[in-house]
Amino acid sequence: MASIADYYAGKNVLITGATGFMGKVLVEKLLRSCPKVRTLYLLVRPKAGQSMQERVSDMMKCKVFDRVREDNPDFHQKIVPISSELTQPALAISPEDVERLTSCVNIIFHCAATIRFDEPLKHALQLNVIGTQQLLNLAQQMHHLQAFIHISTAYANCNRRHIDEIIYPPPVEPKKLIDSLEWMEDSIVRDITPRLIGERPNTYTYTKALAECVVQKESSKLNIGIIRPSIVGASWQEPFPGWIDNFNGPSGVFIAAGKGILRTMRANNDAVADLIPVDVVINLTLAAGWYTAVHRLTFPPAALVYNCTTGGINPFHWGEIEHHVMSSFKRNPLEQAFRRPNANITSNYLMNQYWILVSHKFPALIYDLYLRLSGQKPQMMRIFNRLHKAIGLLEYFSSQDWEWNSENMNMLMSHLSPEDRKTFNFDVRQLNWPEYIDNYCIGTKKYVLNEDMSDIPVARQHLRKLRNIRYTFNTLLLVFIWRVFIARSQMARNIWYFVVSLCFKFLSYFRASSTLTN
Ligand SMILES: CCCCCCCCCCCCCCCCCC(=O)SCCNC(=O)CCNC(=O)[C@H](O)C(C)(C)COP(=O)(O)OP(=O)(O)OC[C@H]1O[C@@H](n2cnc3c(N)ncnc32)[C@H](O)[C@@H]1OP(=O)(O)O
Ligand SMILES: NC(=O)C1=CN([C@@H]2O[C@H](COP(=O)(O)OP(=O)(O)OC[C@H]3O[C@@H](n4cnc5c(N)ncnc54)[C@H](OP(=O)(O)O)[C@@H]3O)[C@@H](O)[C@H]2O)C=CC1
Repeated sequence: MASIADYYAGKNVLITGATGFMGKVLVEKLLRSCPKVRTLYLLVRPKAGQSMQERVSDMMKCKVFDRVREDNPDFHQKIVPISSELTQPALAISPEDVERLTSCVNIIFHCAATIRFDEPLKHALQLNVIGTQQLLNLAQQMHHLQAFIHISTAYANCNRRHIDEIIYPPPVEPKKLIDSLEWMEDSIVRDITPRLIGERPNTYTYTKALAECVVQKESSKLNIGIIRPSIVGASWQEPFPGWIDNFNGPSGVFIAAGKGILRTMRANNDAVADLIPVDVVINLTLAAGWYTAVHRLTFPPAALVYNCTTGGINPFHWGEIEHHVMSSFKRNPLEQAFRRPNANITSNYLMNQYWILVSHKFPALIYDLYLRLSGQKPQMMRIFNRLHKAIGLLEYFSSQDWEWNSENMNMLMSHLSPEDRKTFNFDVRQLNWPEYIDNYCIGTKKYVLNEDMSDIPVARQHLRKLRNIRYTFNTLLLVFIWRVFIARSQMARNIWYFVVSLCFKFLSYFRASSTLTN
């Protein structure tokens, strides 16, 4: 049987979401580990005043392509951008491009989605569900299509505690929902959204569940694989350890904690932190593409679902994450930290609110006062408000446990040759969590914040300065509070004299006993 790289040789691949976090790693891995792949067609939209060609050229300059660039400086010749807006009718692809794609594409990887947790339902539905349906319609016109791989999320069914590798009945028939929302005003949709999404925490997980259902409906006509990654984090090994380019999910939390801004967050210390490195997800995705195309053996045909998670295989917990993140940022501090990194997680709501007040709001107020007095614009309170909004949306995922069955991941691994298992490694049993988290934190510093590693001694010096400021501040505060008490209360004075006399007694006792022993 052909190896994975042999299978992709000479194939034309269509990718949506290639400019995103996972899309870039997918494009890079295909070019590097399947160098004989013929063409990668990337569906890209123009954005922020840039044409799609400009966006793709910029993307190819990205550091993540350094290794591919070394191996093959002309790798861009294999990339063909196609202008497409997934929320538009027929994906806004020109008739010439449709002709081209339908005549030659062999595999589709559908990564594009809105992953925002606060996306209005109509827009999330438009992109995640209707966009997927339109792509499936296009796929059906393709004469040589061998596999359609849809990237979903392990949290599509987060209303359940145990999640099997099956597609669960949708919360509502997608077509009915699309038809009814079409005529509704945005304000009405906003009002009924909580009722519609029910036990799910946001429109993202809700629309991803509906998208799976839309995909399943086409499984009698297409070879379909569905990948459900859990919380996708920085890369483990490839193209280099710790690569990450965004603030999504835990990355933003790690950075905020490393900068000393985030001090408290609601999370369960003992709950499994189901992080999965991005290169593991991409290796599994490429292997699933190969398997879906080569082994279409199920009858009746059904989409094969792969829960791509770590919790059941190599569990690690939020409490351990907290410990390793803090330790990593103390060894390799971020530049210009606001305070020394010292974040704690708690599952207690009241305790969290107390720490928010004491460790977030109070220092922010003092700092903003300082900025105001020195003629600058106050900004810390604004930053904290945004941070609270972001972590408020994430807490649902860090406060509870899920159990995913990942038999199909094991089954797929058993079908790989020893060579493919190395090249497309998704065996998370080998993942060393402390080392991974250390690289992850360094990755946020190098690739998200673009900080120089050679500046670490200066950053450490800055942390020492912050520690000294804290000691001085705490001492002054203590003295001040005590002075106020002593001045006002006879009882405080009595306690004070008692403690001081006790100290003297101890001192004189130790001095006497040390004189005797000498
Ligand atoms: C140390 C101990 C810690 C231990 C405990 C750690 C616990 C971590 C828990 C993580 C759980 C993650 C669960 C994810 C599960 C689902 C996975 C998926 O399927 S799907 C994948 C998961 N999907 C997601 O994760 C999407 C979640 N994100 C969102 O939905 C939105 O970004 C938003 C609503 C949070 C903010 O909206 P909005 O106010 O409109 O703001 P914009 O978006 O326009 O960004 C504004 C600025 O803020 C920046 N920034 C962004 N996020 C964060 C952050 N978290 N933080 C900080 N900063 C953040 C952003 O870069 C930007 O900077 P700039 O360009 O202005 O300089
Ligand atoms: N990141 C994570 O933790 C997880 C992600 N997933 C899934 O993985 C997939 C990829 O996620 P990730 O890479 O993190 O997401 P990103 O937000 O980084 O990337 C999303 C991609 O979708 C594209 N896109 C968005 N809207 C449109 C549109 N209207 N038309 C065309 N393209 C569009 C974006 O293009 P543009 O650059 O133009 O905005 C971008 O390329 C998603 O399906 C997500 O649900 C699943 C589990 C976890």
